Amino acid sequence: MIVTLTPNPSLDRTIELAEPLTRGEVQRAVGAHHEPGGKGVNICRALEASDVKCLAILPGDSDDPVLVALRSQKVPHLGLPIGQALRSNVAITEPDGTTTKVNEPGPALSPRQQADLIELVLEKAQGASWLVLAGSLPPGVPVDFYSDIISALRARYGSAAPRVAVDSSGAPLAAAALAAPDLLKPNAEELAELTGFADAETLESDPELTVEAARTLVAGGVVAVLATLGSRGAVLVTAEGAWLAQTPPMIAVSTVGAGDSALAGYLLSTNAGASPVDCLRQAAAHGAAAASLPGSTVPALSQTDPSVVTVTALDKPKISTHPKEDDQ
Ligand SMILES: O=P(O)(O)OC[C@@]1(O)O[C@H](CO)[C@@H](O)[C@@H]1O
Repeated sequence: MIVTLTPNPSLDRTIELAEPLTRGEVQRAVGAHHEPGGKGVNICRALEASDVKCLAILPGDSDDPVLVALRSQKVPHLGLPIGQALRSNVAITEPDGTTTKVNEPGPALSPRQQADLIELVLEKAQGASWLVLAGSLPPGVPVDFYSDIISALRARYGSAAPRVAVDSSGAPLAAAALAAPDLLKPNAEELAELTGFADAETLESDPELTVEAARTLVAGGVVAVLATLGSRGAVLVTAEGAWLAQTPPMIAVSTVGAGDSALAGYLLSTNAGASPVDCLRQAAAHGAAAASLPGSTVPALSQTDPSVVTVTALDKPKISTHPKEDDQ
């Protein structure tokens, strides 16, 4: 079982344009999608689509559109009633694959609601293989929310605590990185902000530099860093090595949730006992499959093709082109 916490879930609205977005103009959409969203919600949707047991924990009343949609999609979830509507985030996709996203701040959570959410997570995480702490924090929630959960989890369950993955941004990500999580999943922008190594564009185009940046996090106690680099693929850095995964060029349909799907691919592979290289390969395959689908649609394992992913060891010679080859 994998448990995810999404403190700031959303109803994701994706609007498809058949022409480039023009600021200040009225444009007609050719398509629209609504999905229950927020990073941990997407990860659970992707895991469940592949028959991997997951529980999505989130704030939200049972009649909120996000929870209604989760129920109708049969995604196992637990909502903590907050008496307020969840946010709605908008993505606009263009024919060349460009996605523009506007996210609301979300409803504030009171200290009581925060404490209840933490208790729910600690309770449900018992016996889980992974706890994923995902997304931004809503107003009123302190930046050390995630790092406090990691400490509380380890204090409560000791060596039996689930492994913890963090997929966030800004100050909450920086605080969580100091709590020695088992996995961090930044994109280039988040890694750039977290490490101050270079700007996002430079990191995306220079995997070696991405590795150097991620290594500073591993040196600080993070067990593994899975950095997603958009169309440039993904990089995995652990104390044992660093690898780059690349997928064949494609025009994305919508990149919303592609990073979440990549993380789901990585997690389901670790659950199946795969090697780090194969976990990375599956992460890249999941990310690419998600980008080929509209809105924040998540792929099932059967919709991904890890055989087309090229994995290269960045600190050793090239090790494998196809999953069947030995990639140790
Ligand atoms: O505002 P946050 O919490 O950082 O991100 C929220 C969000 O953009 O992340 C998901 C895609 O990763 C979407 O489902 C959702 O709208």
